[in-house]
Amino acid sequence: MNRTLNTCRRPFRKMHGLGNDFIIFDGRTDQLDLTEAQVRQLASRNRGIGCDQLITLWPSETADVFMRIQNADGSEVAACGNATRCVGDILLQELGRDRVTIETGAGLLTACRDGDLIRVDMGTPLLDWRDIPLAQDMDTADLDLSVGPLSHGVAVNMGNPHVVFFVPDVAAIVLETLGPEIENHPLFPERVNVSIVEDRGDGHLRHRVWERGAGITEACGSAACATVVAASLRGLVDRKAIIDLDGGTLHMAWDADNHVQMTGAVSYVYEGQIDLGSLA
Ligand SMILES: N[C@@H](CCC[C@H](N)C(=O)O)C(=O)O
Repeated sequence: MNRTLNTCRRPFRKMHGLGNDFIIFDGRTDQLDLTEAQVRQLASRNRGIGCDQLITLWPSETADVFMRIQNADGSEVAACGNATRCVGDILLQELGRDRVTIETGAGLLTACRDGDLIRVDMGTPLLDWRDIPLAQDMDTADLDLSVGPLSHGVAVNMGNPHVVFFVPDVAAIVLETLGPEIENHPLFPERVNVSIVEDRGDGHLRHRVWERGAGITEACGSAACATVVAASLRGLVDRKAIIDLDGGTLHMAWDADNHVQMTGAVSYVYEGQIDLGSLA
């Protein structure tokens, strides 16, 4: 692999999955290892390019690519469902195959086409309190936690930690203040992504999300995975759901092999170049 200093012009793609937006760098040939400070600057919508997550593609020994995921606050995370669909689409085009594999910190994921949409096998949900992780032994299907109007949450780990609260009306919840309070609650030692979900019947769930390390986003794929699991455990859906997020719709299935399948759109925004040497 060529070793290239982070002081050169680097091409990037701007993409989004239902409005959850990404800067994607290809570091497969020319190594790229962005620091937290560099990510924060690039992700800033005032000082940089702007994104919810920054994705760097690296070579993988076990898959078609390794996908490194960094939140807008610079923190590194193991899972990002919407970015997995975007990277899946890049690889499906590039390799001309009908199935590609993507290694993440959460494990090996697969992506394929489903008509105009991309389907990703997001793997197995973890439900033990130690795996979320929670700070103490607790029933993850009915958390002993109340914050304002939110209570009886369901905790699910999809490679990253999620808590899902079912509410009568998502529009009545002030996620801007409750989201950060729950994200940083001592019950969640690694912080948590916060979903609020309204059951609209017929398998439709209206979903809004506060993402760990990024704040309110228009969609969060791994949160949609956690939501179909949580709604199934509550008996609201039968392991399938149509999840309506602020940015669009995801079709979810928690299959018989205990894997969560997520299907949805990806969008290319533009391609650009950035001089990484110009970053503070
Ligand atoms: N937008 C992502 C999730 C990104 C990571 C998350 N904020 C975390 O910190 O775990 C998705 O589509 O899943």
